[in-house]
Amino acid sequence: MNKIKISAVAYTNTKAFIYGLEHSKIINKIDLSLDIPSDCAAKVIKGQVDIGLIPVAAIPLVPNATIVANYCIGSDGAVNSVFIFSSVPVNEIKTLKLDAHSNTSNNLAKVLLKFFWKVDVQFTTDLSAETDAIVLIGDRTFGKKNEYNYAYDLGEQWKNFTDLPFIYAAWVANKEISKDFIEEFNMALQFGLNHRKEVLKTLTPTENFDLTDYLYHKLQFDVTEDGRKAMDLFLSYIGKL
Ligand SMILES: C=C(O[C@@H]1C=C(C(=O)O)C=C[C@H]1O)C(=O)O
Repeated sequence: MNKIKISAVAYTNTKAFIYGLEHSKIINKIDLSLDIPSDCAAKVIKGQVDIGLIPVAAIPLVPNATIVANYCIGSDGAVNSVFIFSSVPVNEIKTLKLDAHSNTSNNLAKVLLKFFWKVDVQFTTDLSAETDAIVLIGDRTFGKKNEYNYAYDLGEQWKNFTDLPFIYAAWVANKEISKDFIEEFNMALQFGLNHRKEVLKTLTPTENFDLTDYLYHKLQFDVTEDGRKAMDLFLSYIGKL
């Protein structure tokens, strides 16, 4: 049988999912690669893999995109790993460097700056550019909040803006996947979430960052009705950028 190719995010936010896949029989039916989020998206878009945990901002670019799991990377308010770090207050930001790992959070920053904070900002992807602020996501943000004058948690700010939770990444397929596989896949992901205690034991403690709080409270893993509503709203704002 051909294995289903899967690309998942290589960050701590996905460790419980990986644990679940690796501790279930489904591991024998899949080819699993761990990538930065923007590469997960590129692999699903190009058809190099069948399923990916991809940034929701990239979903419109995936041919025949279907969300195949009831689980995601989301938050209801602060997420503690998606930030605008800035040297000036948000209303004074003139230039901002985007994060090359990200699709969703770069767009979330743009949406919030334009429609919530209503500031006109120039964006760059040039790594050597000196800017007032940067977008940074994932493990590279852990414990870094105090290193900047201002840290805006984008999950928290989205909630202030819309009163909705937010979904950063979802499991998306680019082709039809059998019902049986989807069922087994969901069970493996749920198994991982149920074993977050074990997952935490495998993680290296990070200074100034509460991994337990992150995996149990900040991250929300269920695709809820409000989460879907937020996803649609977010994609419609991207269309208006
Ligand atoms: C919460 C996070 O969600 C992520 C943010 C993504 C993005 O900005 O494109 C993509 C996948 C997720 O890993 C995070 O990485 O900190």
